[in-house]
Amino acid sequence: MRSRSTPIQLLKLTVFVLLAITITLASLLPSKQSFLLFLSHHKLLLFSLLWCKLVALLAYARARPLPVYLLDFSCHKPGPDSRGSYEICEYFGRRSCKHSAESEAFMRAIYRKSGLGDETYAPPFIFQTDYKAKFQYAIVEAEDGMFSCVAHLLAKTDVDPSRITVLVAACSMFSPSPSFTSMLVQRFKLSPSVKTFNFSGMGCSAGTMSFDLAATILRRQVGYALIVVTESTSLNWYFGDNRHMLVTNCIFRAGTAAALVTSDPAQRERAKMEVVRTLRTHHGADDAAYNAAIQMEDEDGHVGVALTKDLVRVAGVGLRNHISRLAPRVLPVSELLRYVYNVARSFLAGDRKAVHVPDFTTAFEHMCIHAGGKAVIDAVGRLMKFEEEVVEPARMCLHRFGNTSSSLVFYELAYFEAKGRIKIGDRVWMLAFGTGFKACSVVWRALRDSRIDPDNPWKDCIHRYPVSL
Ligand SMILES: CC(C)(COP(=O)(O)OP(=O)(O)OC[C@H]1O[C@@H](n2cnc3c(N)ncnc32)[C@H](O)[C@@H]1OP(=O)(O)O)[C@@H](O)C(=O)NCCC(=O)NCCSC(=O)CC(=O)O
Repeated sequence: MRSRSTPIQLLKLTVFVLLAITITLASLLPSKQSFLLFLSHHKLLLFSLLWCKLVALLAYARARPLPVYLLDFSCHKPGPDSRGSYEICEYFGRRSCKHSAESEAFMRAIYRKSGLGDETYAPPFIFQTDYKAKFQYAIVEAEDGMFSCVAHLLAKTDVDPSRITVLVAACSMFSPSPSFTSMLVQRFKLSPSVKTFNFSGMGCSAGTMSFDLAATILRRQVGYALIVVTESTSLNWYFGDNRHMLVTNCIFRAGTAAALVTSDPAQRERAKMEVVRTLRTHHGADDAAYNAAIQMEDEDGHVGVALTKDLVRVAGVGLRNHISRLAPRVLPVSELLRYVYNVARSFLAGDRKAVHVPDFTTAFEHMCIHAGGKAVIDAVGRLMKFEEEVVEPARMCLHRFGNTSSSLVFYELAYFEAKGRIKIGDRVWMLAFGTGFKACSVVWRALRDSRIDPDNPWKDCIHRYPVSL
């Protein structure tokens, strides 16, 4: 902050001094001519002030935040032999003999109501015969996803790995040593000067948060940031009978995405979108929010991620708080005025309970809403008063890929691209929630019309979507 605020303060100071001197002299001296005469007699003062202003202007121009672009992204699509259909998951549950008959019935019921289709992807250990979630399977799951989508991304952007200055890797539930960033540096032979950041335990908002971090760094210096977002379902499959943890087994699935963002102005022509703004809010000070989704041991010592029934309410409260901060920064003035007018009218009519929500479709043409579960999508749609078509991509993503955690918003962006819906100038809102409880937004502006890339994960099924649920 310091490097940016100093030139701005200097600039303000010189402008203020110049203005003050001009006003004082103009009021003291009898005429315009005598004012000009005075200036011509005090050239040194005039030039030194103008010089200060010029220096401050130059320093400000240098410190001004750089635009940050999304050059491209890639989503991993596992092979057909990784398909995690209901039948496969149920068969796996039975073979493992780790769940009671009631738990099996519960999982069946949840699965049927979950909004997941039959084509999501399961982690590799599900297809083994020893029924054990081993470390090596978690590594295979991570490597498969990360290496394949980074390779696709580098190939399609034609960016040499040596140009990458920042690497952010995010995986909430698995944090091996050496870290994911080290695995990526090793595999793609990244430069020794690359700055690496490894997010773990940050939940499903880690993907959007990675953009926030990368953009914060790139706004200050020209560079390239590689963002890799994955989740480890292998070591987090729950083998017990706690219902809150069984829900996790039913909705989380394998998925990974990678994105390349840059502040290199030469890449603007090729870039897909530009970052308009990012916003992170953390609601963990509240006990209910903190405990809504939490990794823990059950009474028999089995570790799992418990999703409480309170999570949907917590997400609603968090979202309300989040949008109250986002709204003034993104909504058009007309919508803000309309919102203030409606609130004031209800207040004056004595209706204190009326809930007004600004119309965010006036700020964004497309929304990638974290599809954390059917009930989460329902809650966001209800709270934001969205038409069904606004939440359609989230529902379709949940149906096709399941909850892949923080990479979900990328799969959703790929859905928009596959449908060719994004046009140049359109604004896209990525909104994700994560354990903690956190909410994170990234607002983009499209720099070109979208098209379906050869590695788009929807490529061979988009004609079937949207499906009716
Ligand atoms: C689980 C659901 C698909 C169930 O669908 P429905 O709501 O239509 O079904 P329902 O209400 O009839 O519930 C069916 C049965 O499941 C039980 N049930 C529902 N949710 C439960 C939960 N979290 N824990 C324990 N039991 C639960 C109900 O009591 C009921 O039991 P009975 O029949 O005995 O009465 C849905 O509620 C849902 O999508 N929930 C949100 C999932 C979630 O938390 N996603 C966020 C993931 S975290 C995330 O994305 C962020 C991150 O990780 O960082």
